[in-house]
This record gives sequence, structure tokens and C-alpha cells, in this order.
Amino acid sequence: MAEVFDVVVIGGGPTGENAGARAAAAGMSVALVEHELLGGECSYWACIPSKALLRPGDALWMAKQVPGVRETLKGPLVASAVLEHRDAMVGYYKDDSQVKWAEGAKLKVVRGHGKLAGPRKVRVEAKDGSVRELEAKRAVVLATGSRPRIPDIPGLKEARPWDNREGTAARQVPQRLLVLGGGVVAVELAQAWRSLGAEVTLVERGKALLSRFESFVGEQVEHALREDGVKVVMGATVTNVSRPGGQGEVTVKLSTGEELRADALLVGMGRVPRTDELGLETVGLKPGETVQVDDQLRAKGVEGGWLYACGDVNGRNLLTHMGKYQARLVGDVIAGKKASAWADTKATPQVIFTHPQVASVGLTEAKAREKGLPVRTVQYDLGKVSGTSLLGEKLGGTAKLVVDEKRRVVLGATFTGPEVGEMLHAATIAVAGEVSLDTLWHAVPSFPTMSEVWLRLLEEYGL
Ligand SMILES: Cc1cc2nc3c(=O)[nH]c(=O)nc-3n(C[C@H](O)[C@H](O)[C@H](O)COP(=O)(O)OP(=O)(O)OC[C@H]3O[C@@H](n4cnc5c(N)ncnc54)[C@H](O)[C@@H]3O)c2cc1C
Ligand SMILES: NC(=O)c1ccc[n+]([C@@H]2O[C@H](COP(=O)([O-])OP(=O)(O)OC[C@H]3O[C@@H](n4cnc5c(N)ncnc54)[C@H](O)[C@@H]3O)[C@@H](O)[C@H]2O)c1
Repeated sequence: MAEVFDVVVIGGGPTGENAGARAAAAGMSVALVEHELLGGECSYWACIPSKALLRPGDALWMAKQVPGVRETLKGPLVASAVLEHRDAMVGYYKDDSQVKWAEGAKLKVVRGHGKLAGPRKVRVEAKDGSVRELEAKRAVVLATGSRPRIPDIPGLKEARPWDNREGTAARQVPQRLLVLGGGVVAVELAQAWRSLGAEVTLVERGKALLSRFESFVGEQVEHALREDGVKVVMGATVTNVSRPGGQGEVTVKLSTGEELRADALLVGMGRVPRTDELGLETVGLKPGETVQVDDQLRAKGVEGGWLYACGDVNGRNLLTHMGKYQARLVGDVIAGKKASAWADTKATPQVIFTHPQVASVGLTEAKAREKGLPVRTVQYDLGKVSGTSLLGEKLGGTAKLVVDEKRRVVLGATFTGPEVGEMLHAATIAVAGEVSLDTLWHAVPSFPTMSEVWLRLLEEYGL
């Protein structure tokens, strides 16, 4: 006999937890199915541990910019203490506190691997082989996330490379680390392991790092990585990887003819949706593919409107906060409220936790022009703002606004520099709220904070 709930959520990462909690808060009975750790990739092998690994290096780098503090510094980071802090931040890879939270939110946690077994039906197989059949009266929500994409490069899989899991959970600092990719995972983890003492080489096939952002972002992060002592190889693809027995020294051949050797190899080359073992074929969808959704997060191509997908699995925006945003909307839509996701196409914020930090929201100049919008941009050197120089010597960065000339509203903003992540929400409010420049002129930033860059940007614009 099937156990009946209003809502069954498959996947207990940040997205699944939030979709379930929102539905439960609206009075519905909710089963949350999780086959590993409640809290998902983000809590144990992605956002949290990567930021725990980056923070000490960032703090040390910042301290070195502050006269009087710099002179007290005695040496490099203590790697063992950093790794211990990382372990504490991930709850020692246990999910007890998350389970307690879920129970408090009135979610029924069901342990095991969930699979669709036809419309509104979910089959859950536990580790001991026992099976539970669940039925959803109102909705099934897919929130199964993503896994790393390991490209088909000869010898790469056999070399047993690190992905984000080993890349954030390793217990020892490798002497030589080779990082493949030039996206967010690659630059953050390259800088983190370098700060812990590894000799790091990063290989990116394109001409720029972080190519989805404004071009100065990649340039400045590349410069910082090189200053840290990371060897950055651009415009080279990996043609072959060799590591006999999948352990020991790994050799990587590049299209340029160069050969690189390392003790550990880390792949940061994008993600694929976790939909291959999900029973999608039982509802007419294709296993292994992204679950396409409409703006109510309903799966396209499934009759009856009972199947939803949010977070990484729908490919709209691979970020925890955007998955959680979608999750809240899903909970509301299932509860019968009118809701529609638009921030994830128009006002997505993202912070890259390197030094310099990168913070961006909305459209880049290139994206806005691609859309045919009437674009004007303004840029200002963050180093010229008093608030920045008070944070430390020789600190700088860039602030850029992409403005819709016709409507006089901000379409996008990007900042690089120390701690700019904490400045981002003002920009997110301006973009999501379509606040006019003439109104922003009256949003006076405090002196002497870095936020005064807003005033300078508006002056540059001509206000
Ligand atoms: C190294 C790294 C750093 C990152 N840093 C950031 C950051 O700083 N900020 C940010 O916003 N984003 C960051 N991200 C992205 C972020 O981790 C993801 O966007 C986020 O985890 C997506 O959440 P989710 O709930 O959709 O999926 P996940 O977190 O992947 O959770 C999915 C859950 O579903 C479970 N599951 C899967 N299939 C089944 C099944 N069939 N049955 C039962 N359970 C199942 C999994 O075990 C998992 O617990 C980072 C990613 C990486 C790789
Ligand atoms: N701080 C954050 O917000 C944060 C941190 C980490 C990850 N994330 C998210 O997680 C997701 C995954 O990150 P990611 O860095 O893995 O993906 P990504 O898409 O950001 O970058 C992938 C990189 O791999 C390279 N690449 C892909 N295939 C390749 C190949 N065959 N050969 C050589 N290079 C190749 C690309 O050129 C690109 O530089 C992203 O959407 C990211 O936003 C966010």
C-alpha cells in the first residue's frame, strides 16, 4: 500500500528542503526523500566547504594590506587548522542538525533513492534494499541537483581526478595540484589550495577566465591568481591524461605540446543534471537530461501539471540561492497561490569568493546588447573611493553599471574588490526593483564606506 502525502519532494538539498518547508508551512503533508545527506551538495561538498577553505587565505591577504597588522603576521596559514575548520563547517559530514530542522519544519524525511514510478508515484529504495511506495495527492517536486561533468578526454576518468567532492573534502594538501577549467569552481578552488601551500597550475581552454562575466572580472582574477603564485595556462586543451593504476603522479598533455605533472588533478568543467536514475521515462521525459520547466517551475511535456523541478536539475541557474528562490515559488504554486519565477532570468546575483571578490547581478553589457536593449555603461575605479582605501593599502577594484538608457534603470552591476559581496544586495534591489537612476540619486551612501562608489557611478552617468 502506498503512503499518501500532499507533496513528495525527491532530493533533500537546499532546494528540496525549501520547497518542502514552504509547502508544509502552507499546511500540506510533505515527504522529503534523500538518499545521502540532508543538506545536499551545497552543505558538504560545494558552497560551504569551498568558502571555509577560501576565507582564511582571504583574511590573511587582507591583513597583509593593513599597516600595523601586516607587521604582526608571522607566517603562512596553518593548513591543519583550516581543514579542521572546514570539517566543523560541514558538520563533520553528518546531517543530524539538518534532520532536526526538517522535522521542525514538519517534513517527513524518507531515507533512500527516490524514483518516479508513473504519474504522482514515487518508489523509494533504502540502502538495505527495502522499498516504500509513496503517492502524491498534489505534486511531486524534483530537486535532485547536479553532478560534475567529466569530459571525454582520453585517460581522464581512469586517472580518477578530483571533482568538487575531493576538491573540497581532501584531508591533505597535495604538493602539486593541476586544475582543469576556468569557471567558478576552478578559480575558487585553485586559490584556496594555493593559499594552503599547494603548487597550483590552472588550465583553461578559452582566452579568458570566468568568461560569463564582464571581461575585467576574468582579467583581475587571473592577475590575482598569478600574484598568488598559481601558474595559469590559457588557450590550451587537454589531449591526454595518464596515471597508471589511477594513483600517484598524473601526467597531462596539452594541445600546445606542453606536458604537466601533478600529484592531484581537479576537474571544474561544469555540471550535468542528476536525472539518469530518476524514472523520468515513466512520465514521458528523457533520463539524463535537464528537466525543462515553465515559470511556475512545472515540468514541460508532462500532463496534469503535477510535476515540478527546481534547483540545479532544471538548469535555469546553478546557484543555491536561486534554487531556494525557485523552491519557495514552487511551494506557493502548489499551495494554489499565483506565483511566477522571473528573478532567475533578470536579476540573478552571484558572488565569487576569490580575492579580489567578484559580485554581479543582472545582465552583463554583452548580454544586454545581445538582447538589443538601449545600453549605456558607466565604470568607476573602486580604489578611488575613501571607504576602500580605509580598508587597506593598495586595495582596488572596479564597479560597472549597465543602464537601460531609455528607461533610466540599472540592468546589471558588477563589482570586483575586497568584500564586494556584501555590497551586492543594494544592486540586486536596484535591478529587481527597476529603481530609476533619479531615485537612486536620493539613496545616499554612508561616508566613508565603499558603497560611495554608487554616488561616483551616478555622477559618471551625468546626474
Ligand atoms: C565547488 C562548488 C562551490 C559552489 N559554491 C556556491 C556558492 O558559493 N554559492 C552558490 O549559490 N552556489 C554554489 N555552488 C552551486 C550550488 O552548490 C548548487 O547550485 C546547489 O547545491 C544546488 O542545490 P540543489 O538543491 O538543486 O541540489 P543539490 O545540492 O545537489 O542537492 C540535491 C540532493 O538530492 C539528493 N538526490 C539526488 N538524487 C536523488 C534521488 N534520486 N533520491 C533521493 N535523493 C536524491 C542528493 O543526495 C542531494 O542531497 C557551488 C557548486 C560547487 C560545485
Ligand atoms: N561562488 C559561486 O557562486 C559558485 C562557486 C562554484 C560553483 N558555482 C556554480 O556551479 C556551477 C558549476 O561551476 P563550474 O566552474 O564547474 O562550471 P562553469 O560552467 O562555471 O565553468 C566550466 C569551465 O570549464 C571549462 N571547460 C568545459 N569543458 C571543457 C573541456 N572539455 N576542456 C577544457 N575546459 C572545459 C569551461 O571553459 C569553463 O571555464 C556554475 O554554474 C557555478 O555558477 C558557483
